[in-house]
Formats: sequence, structure tokens, C-alpha cells
Amino acid sequence: MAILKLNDVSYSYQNQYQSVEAVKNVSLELEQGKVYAIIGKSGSGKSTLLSLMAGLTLPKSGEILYDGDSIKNLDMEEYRRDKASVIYQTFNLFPLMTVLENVIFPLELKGMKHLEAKAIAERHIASVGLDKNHYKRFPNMLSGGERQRVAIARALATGSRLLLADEPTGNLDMANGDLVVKLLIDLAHKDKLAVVIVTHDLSIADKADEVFQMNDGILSRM
Ligand SMILES: Nc1ncnc2c1ncn2[C@@H]1O[C@H](COP(=O)(O)OP(=O)(O)OP(=O)(O)O)[C@@H](O)[C@H]1O
Repeated sequence: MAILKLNDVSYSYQNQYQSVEAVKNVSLELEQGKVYAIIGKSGSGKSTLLSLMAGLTLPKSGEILYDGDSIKNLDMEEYRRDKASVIYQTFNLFPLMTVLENVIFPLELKGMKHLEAKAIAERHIASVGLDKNHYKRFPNMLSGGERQRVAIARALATGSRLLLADEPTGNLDMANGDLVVKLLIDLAHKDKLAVVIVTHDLSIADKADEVFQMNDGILSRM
């Protein structure tokens, strides 16, 4: 069964002067174990589509089902924290927390005891290829690739099976970008996550299992 299903989803940004139809009647099914790339030119609606999937924005029409349930019926805070994790081009780590604290924080937020949270965080930090030397560093003491790997560890630690990446390699050089893409592909293929990557980079799209293009709010399969 699809982990996420979008049925005829539309979204428009509105103010008193105008309405911008950013996502138009998109239907899509995502399965665990696969990498999906969404490409398209600037302003075509890719980020808006990703925020709909992440539950950060609610559709104006249509519905989004997670494991068969409309996300409207779920606790949205829990959905955003535990079900659909987003990673960003700018990493969005907490600058005043160490690597370990960044990964522990969302676990403690949901009521997990410190020692258990620490053990889970350490496991996920190791799984993205970082070691104990990194635990006590602040984000500004890491390379861009390392920061993105911490962001991925934090996303994974919550147990989320849906990883939504918005231009995850946009701030990385080619070598670090390749490492992050390889990690995302491994997470889909080996750990059976559903991974969505919004990207301008066609070489990432080449490595995805399925590629979609956004064009003026309309999604089509390539
Ligand atoms: N907060 C907002 N208010 C009004 N319009 C917006 C807002 N955010 C985005 N838009 C518009 O919605 C459309 C889709 O934007 P979106 O950011 O989803 O595109 P994108 O494909 O992700 O672009 P990029 O590749 O540049 O990040 C664009 O026309 C944009 O101008």
C-alpha cells in the first residue's frame, strides 16, 4: 500500500489582490523503498507540493492520505514530527545545540527519556557516517555535507518512513552532494523509506526510481 497518496490536490496562495495557483489537481502515490525526484523550473510549485506532503500546508481541495488515513484526521503536530520529515537546502539545524543535542531534541520533545533518546540519536548519527568526534560540535563546526547528514539523522531518529528533501544538495559541493544523495538512495532501498527529492539537478533525477516534472503547478511523470 502507498505510504502517501495525493488525490486531486490543489493549493493556491491568496491575498486580497490576487491568487496564485501553485499546485493544480495533483494525484500521486508514494511507496516505501523508492526514491522520487521532482524537477521543474523555479516557481513551478515544487516546494509548495513538498510542504503539502509534509503537512506544513493544507490543500485547498483534494485530499492527502497517509497509510490510508486522511491527514486531516491525524494529529498534525505528530504527523509533522514523526511521520513526514523534511530536510532543507539550508539544513535548519539548531545553531546553539551540539550535533547530539540536535538529534536528541525532537525525541525528548515527544516525551522520550534522555538516555533512550541519546541511544537512538547515537545510532542514527552513526548510520549517516558520523562518529563520536562529531557529537559535541556545534553546526558551525561542521562541513555542509556533515550538517546535512546530521539533519538526515535527526529526521530518521523520529522513526519517520517518509523523507522529504527540498534541494538537499543545493548548498553542497559535488563530492558532498554525491554522498548525501547516495545516503538518501540507501535509506530508500535498504531501510525502505519513501524518499522524495525536489531538485534542479538532473543527475540526481537520473538516479531516482521515478521522476516527475512540475510545470506551472501541474505534475507529470517523465
Ligand atoms: N507565500 C507565498 N505567497 C504567494 N505566492 C507564493 C508564495 N510562495 C510561493 N508562491 C508562488 O507559488 C508558485 C510556486 O512556488 P514554489 O515555491 O512552490 O515553486 P518552486 O518550484 O519550489 O520554486 P523554486 O525552484 O524557485 O524554489 C510561484 O508562482 C510562487 O511565486
